[in-house]
Amino acid sequence: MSKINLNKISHSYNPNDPNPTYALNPFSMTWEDGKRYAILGPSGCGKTTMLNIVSGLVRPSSGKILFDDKDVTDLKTESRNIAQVFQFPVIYNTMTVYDNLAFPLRCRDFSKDIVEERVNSVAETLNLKSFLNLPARKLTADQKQLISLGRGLVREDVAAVLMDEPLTVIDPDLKFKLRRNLKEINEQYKTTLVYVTHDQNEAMTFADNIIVMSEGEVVQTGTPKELFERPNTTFVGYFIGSPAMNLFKTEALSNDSVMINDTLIKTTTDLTKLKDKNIKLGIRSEYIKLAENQKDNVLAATVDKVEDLGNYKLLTAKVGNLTIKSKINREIEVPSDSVKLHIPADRCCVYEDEKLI
Ligand SMILES: Nc1ncnc2c1ncn2[C@@H]1O[C@H](COP(=O)(O)OP(=O)(O)OP(=O)(O)O)[C@@H](O)[C@H]1O
Repeated sequence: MSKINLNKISHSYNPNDPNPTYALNPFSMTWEDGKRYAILGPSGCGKTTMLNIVSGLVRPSSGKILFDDKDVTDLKTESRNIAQVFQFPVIYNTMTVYDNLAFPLRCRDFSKDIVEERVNSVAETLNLKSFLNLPARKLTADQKQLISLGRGLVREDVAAVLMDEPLTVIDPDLKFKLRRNLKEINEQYKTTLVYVTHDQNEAMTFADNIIVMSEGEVVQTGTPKELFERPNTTFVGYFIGSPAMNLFKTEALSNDSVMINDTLIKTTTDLTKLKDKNIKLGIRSEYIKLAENQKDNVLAATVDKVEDLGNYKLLTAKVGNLTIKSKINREIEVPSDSVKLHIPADRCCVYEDEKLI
């Protein structure tokens, strides 16, 4: 396992064009040894390009990649000591499941005992034990993808396991279990896992650290908690969380307060240095509750609908022309016409020109 350092990396697929476009704008970051990372963002934002730069499938237009301080920028994939798992199975159909899993170890001359021990351990974790003696071609598409995953995870000595949307072909019920298994493997073997996905739920439940991307930019890197509580752009607030963060256009009225539909909402943000008029207040629906005896920061709203979503109720209400969503404890009775909603000052995020201040 290695620490991976991406130093001033950028990439264009048409660098010689008079007006080159950049799939990745310059960024630097370090992936610590033994952690779980997710690269998250919508289609076309540059996730695969970033992963392929680390694996060596793409050479960056600028910058350096260091594995444990060793410059690998010009090394081919085979020389980088990484394992890769792609969206669709890459396996040998004519070999048995056992031989498929053993292949990466045998190529590196591991002893028979180690091969047996690792293949059995990975097969156990991925529920493949009863198929070990079958030819791989006899397995279903999602079982074949498990073999691909197993081939990626079987070696303990790799710098990192790089996975590009590895669970796409897997049944939704099994996906949840596999993400948990991947976490166990990471905790047990301290393998650095890097997981590309466009699904925020996958990223939030899998990773210690998430790299959020948009249009070739790394827009925020942080723990799931940091991204949830303090999204540093309105894009992250909107992209992460379900429902998306409530975002309201507003204006500053004092050093720390903004106006939402004629109601003054106090925040804990210092608004004295605002330069732009484009200001938004962001608040997660998880933090908005029916007001009890609070007098300040209370919005009067008209109930639009209340949906029972199993472990909570989702209230959609109107504050003037604005739509506000609040997650309410399912035991609480929600009035059907009008409600008062409390907005906690310390949960408010204020954005100037779409950036957190
Ligand atoms: N080989 C290539 N040649 C030219 N342009 C490319 C190539 N590969 C990717 N691109 C472009 O680079 C940008 C980033 O693509 P990339 O595949 O890295 O994004 P992504 O976030 O992984 O998308 P997806 O989730 O759809 O796979 C896109 O505009 C894409 O069209």
